[in-house]
Amino acid sequence: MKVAVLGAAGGIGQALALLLKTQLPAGSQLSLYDIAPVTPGVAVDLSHIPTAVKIEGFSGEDATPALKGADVVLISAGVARKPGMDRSDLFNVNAGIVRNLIQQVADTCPKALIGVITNPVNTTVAIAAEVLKKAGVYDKNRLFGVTTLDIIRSNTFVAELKGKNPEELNVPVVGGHSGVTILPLLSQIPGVSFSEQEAKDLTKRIQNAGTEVVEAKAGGGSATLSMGQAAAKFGLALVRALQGESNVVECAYVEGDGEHARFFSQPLLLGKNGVQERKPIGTLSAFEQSAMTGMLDTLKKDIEQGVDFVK
Ligand SMILES: NC(=O)C1=CN([C@@H]2O[C@H](COP(=O)(O)OP(=O)(O)OC[C@H]3O[C@@H](n4cnc5c(N)ncnc54)[C@H](O)[C@@H]3O)[C@@H](O)[C@H]2O)C=CC1
Ligand SMILES: O=C([O-])CC(=O)C(=O)O
Repeated sequence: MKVAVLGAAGGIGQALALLLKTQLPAGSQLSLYDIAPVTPGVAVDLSHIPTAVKIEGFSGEDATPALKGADVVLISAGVARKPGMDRSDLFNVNAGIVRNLIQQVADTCPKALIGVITNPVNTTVAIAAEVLKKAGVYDKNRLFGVTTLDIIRSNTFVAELKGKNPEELNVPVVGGHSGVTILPLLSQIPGVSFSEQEAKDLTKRIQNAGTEVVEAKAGGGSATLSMGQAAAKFGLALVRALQGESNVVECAYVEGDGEHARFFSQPLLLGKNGVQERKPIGTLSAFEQSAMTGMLDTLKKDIEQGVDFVK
């Protein structure tokens, strides 16, 4: 099993690489790539950790050596937010970076499962899909926008509010990954209930959690360590599914049947070919239903922007 991390010298990339070096199954290969010249050194640093995971690092313009034979590709290359910016403000720089890297994935490891972390995820996943389509290798079951951070934040915040063990919670979060498009389904948590006000306030906190970190870091970037953890959780789930483990279910932003929007985050049963089954999002509360209706225009515009970029 080979996992490639693109953007591996960055805040997320280094945290993710550390977690993968210590948690990938024995015998796996971990391949790091970033334009930053430090990247081979990051790999040498991690290589001294005594696990049976072989690690290599590559830098420069060409990601091909890192991508050769990759089964899973996780992409966090790009710029991060500063206070006062929206995720959509990252489009100008990150759209081109994602287009370029996905083109290299299409050329080198077209069958890999791809997890896009780079923001704005609502749009960069649409860019990735269109680039893969143009290259004739698009499989909607193999391309994911990584929204796992929204789930782990929801688990943490719900546990804090309700005195639960966060590790026993698994809050489904559907929609997209920015502002109003992030919709935690708080009504579906077994054994936990919320007043209308609690549900409203908590939903808002989850939607603004990225901004909470951006402001706290005061110009020093956005979430990197919690995102490293989230990306590792998602990447390891892909690996487990590829290895034939059953009942691997994670939420992610994928192309579905278009019932709500062309791309939509929902619970997915993962298998050897990526998405094995798109699970229904279940019954929504009146509040969630109205939040869902309210988000769709924004989400569809975000997607359209990505499609237009590649046209
Ligand atoms: N999906 C999600 O939930 C989250 C997404 N993000 C996004 O992840 C991205 C990365 O964030 P950080 O790691 O904090 O940023 P960072 O600035 O620490 O790292 C980004 C890395 O990308 C590299 N890079 C830039 N252009 C590249 C290229 N063309 N090819 C290869 N590498 C390139 C840089 O050299 C740098 O090492 C941002 O777009 C951020 O908004 C951040 C948090 C959560
Ligand atoms: O908010 C940001 O810019 C980074 C991000 O996506 C998150 O933390 O959820």
